[in-house]
Amino acid sequence: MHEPDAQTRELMLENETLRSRMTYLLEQAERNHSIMCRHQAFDLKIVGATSFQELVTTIFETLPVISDLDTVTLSLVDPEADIYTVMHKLGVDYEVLPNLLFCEHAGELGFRQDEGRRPKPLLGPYAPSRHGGMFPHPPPGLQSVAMVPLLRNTRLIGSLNLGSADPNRFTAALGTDFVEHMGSIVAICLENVISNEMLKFIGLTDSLTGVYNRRYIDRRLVEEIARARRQGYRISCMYIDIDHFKRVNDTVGHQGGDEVLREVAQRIKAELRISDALGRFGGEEFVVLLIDADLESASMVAQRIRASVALTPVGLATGEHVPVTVSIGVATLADFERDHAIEGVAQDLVAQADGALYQAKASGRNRVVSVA
Ligand SMILES: Nc1nc2c(ncn2[C@@H]2O[C@H](COP(=O)(O)OP(=O)(O)OP(=O)(O)O)[C@@H](O)[C@H]2O)c(=O)[nH]1
Repeated sequence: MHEPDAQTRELMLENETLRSRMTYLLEQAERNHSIMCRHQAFDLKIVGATSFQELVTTIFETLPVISDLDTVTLSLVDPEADIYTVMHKLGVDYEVLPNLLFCEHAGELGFRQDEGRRPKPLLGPYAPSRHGGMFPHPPPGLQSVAMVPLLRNTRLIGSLNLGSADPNRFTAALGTDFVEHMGSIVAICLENVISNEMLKFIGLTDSLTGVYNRRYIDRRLVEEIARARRQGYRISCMYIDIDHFKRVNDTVGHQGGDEVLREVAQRIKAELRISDALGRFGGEEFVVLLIDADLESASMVAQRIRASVALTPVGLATGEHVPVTVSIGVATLADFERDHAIEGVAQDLVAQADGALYQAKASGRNRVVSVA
C-alpha cells in the first residue's frame, strides 16, 4: 500500500470535516425536533386545560421543564380585581401559585405601547430593580429574562415572564418569533379559560345581591357533606327569611325592596367566615352553609346576624329608612353514615333548618331557633 498523495489527503480531510459537520447538523435537527415535539405537547396540554387552575399550574410546572428555564411567572392585567375574586370564589388556591401575579394597569408591565404597534417581548439581563415586580421569588443565580406580552387582538392582557440562570439565554439580539408564538397560544388559552370560568361563576350567583344562588349552594352542600364525612368536621345550615317583606315592598316599592335585599345580604355576609357560603334561595330567603361549625357556634353566628339586621334601619337611595328584621332557623349535620345517599342527607339538613325557621316565624319573628 502506498501513501495517499497530497490531493487525496486533502479530500479525505474535507470528507472528515463534512462528516462531522453533518453529524453535528443531524444532532441539532434531532434536538430541535425533540424541542418542537415537547412544545407541541405543551400547546396541546394548555389548549385542553378546562379550568384556570389547571391552565396556570401547567404553565408553571411544564414550561420550565420543556424549555429548560429556571423560573416562569405570569402577570395578569386585572383592573377591578374581577379575575382574582372570581377565581378565588371558584376555589383557586393562590397559596400554591406564588408566581401568579395581578396588576391593575397594563402600563405596569413595562412594554412599549406605541400607537398602532404591537408590543414586543423584552429580553435581556436580569436586573432586580427593574424586574423585581415580575419575579417576586427569583431563583438563585437568575441571569437573563424574557417578558413576553400576552395579547388578545391589540389588548394587552398580561405578560409571560421567563427566567434563566444562563446569561446568554435571553439577549436583546435574540429573535423573538418563538416566544411570541408561545405567548399568543398562552394568551388565547388564558382568555378562553377566564371567560368560561366567569360564565360558570355568573351561572352560580344571584345577580341582584351578588351572593351565590340556589344551584351553587345545593352543589356545594353535597361536596361539603362528602368532605365532612371524610374529615369528620361539623357543618351547619341556616335558613334566613326577612320578616314581613311583603310589607316592605308595599311601603317602599319593589326598587326599595331590592335595596333592602342587597343590604341584608351584605349584613349577613359580614358576620360569616370566608369558608362559609351564602346563597339567595329566591325571594327574601337566604341559606348559609357554615363549615366546621357545630350547632352552638352556628346559633351564635345566627344571633349576630339577627342583631346586625335589626340594629339599624336600612337606608335607601330615596333617603327613607326601613326597619328590617329576620327570622333564622339553624340545623347541624348529624348524619355521618357513609351509606346514606349524600343528596338525601343534604336535602334533610336544609329541610331541618327550614323547619326551625318556620318555628321562629310562628313564635314571633326576629328570632333564632336551632334544632338539634
Ligand atoms: N323587591 C323584591 N321583592 C321580592 C323579590 N322576590 C320576592 N319578593 C317579594 O317578597 C315577598 C315575600 O312575601 P311573603 O312570602 O308573603 O312573606 P313575608 O311578607 O316576608 O312574611 P313572613 O315571611 O311571614 O314574615 C313578596 O311580596 C314578593 O313579591 C325580589 O327579588 N325583589
